[in-house]
Amino acid sequence: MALRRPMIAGNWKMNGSAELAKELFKKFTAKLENDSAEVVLCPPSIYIESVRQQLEANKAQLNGALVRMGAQNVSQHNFGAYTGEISAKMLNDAGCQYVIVGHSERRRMYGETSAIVADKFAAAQKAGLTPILCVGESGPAREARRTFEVIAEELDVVIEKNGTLAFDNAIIAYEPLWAVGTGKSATPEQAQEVHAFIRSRLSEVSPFIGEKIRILYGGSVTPSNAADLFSQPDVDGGLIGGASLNSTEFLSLCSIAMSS
Ligand SMILES: O=C(CO)COP(=O)(O)O
Repeated sequence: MALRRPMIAGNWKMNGSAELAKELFKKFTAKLENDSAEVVLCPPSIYIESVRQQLEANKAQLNGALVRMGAQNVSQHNFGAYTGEISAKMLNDAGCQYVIVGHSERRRMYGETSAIVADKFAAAQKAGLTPILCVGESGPAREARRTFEVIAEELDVVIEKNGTLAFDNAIIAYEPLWAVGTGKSATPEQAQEVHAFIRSRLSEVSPFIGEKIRILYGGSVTPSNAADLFSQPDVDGGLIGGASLNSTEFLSLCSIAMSS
């Protein structure tokens, strides 16, 4: 077993259906044969309950595979007059263990600042969820050699609010904006360089957490580039968008993570 158990998280975004979950589980039960990687499904909130029910119904046939539920977003507030929002406790009640916070699509299209993301991270943990914190630079920022600066800023705001020790119960996903949904993945070397930077930043305060935290790569991961990405020393699996909607591809990514 690797030092850190690899994780494959499927972020369906605003895609998929209850049927997709059925198809996935049909393939999972035939092929997911061990617990050497953790698999997280993050469907749209409205499907969390039905996907979780299918997970329960198929548990006996999953051969020990670790499949868990996650959500794509959470409110930073505990309860109240926030129309359309879902609290961390509600996600926990619905059977989620994980929640994505700070995805670039939410930062960019819904005005989520790093300060809001830090609050969401805190709200998730308070309700017993593990946040999957997304960070990543834009194409122009990379061209201007500002990658580390952007990542450090996004991380530091969360660290300042929550403390480094909060990362004992968190996952980080490095998702360069120029690679998300573009078909142009980061190279394994580019991913490794940023993952090592993130790990060293956390290690400065806590070598234990730096060593332990799982850092996923996200951005145009497919079965054809996953093995090279996941075999990098600081890449602990992937946060998968498009390929999580194809049950054959997603299962294949799970198998690659299990053997990485
Ligand atoms: O945004 C992503 C996962 O959160 C990545 O999306 P793609 O895998 O479609 O590039």
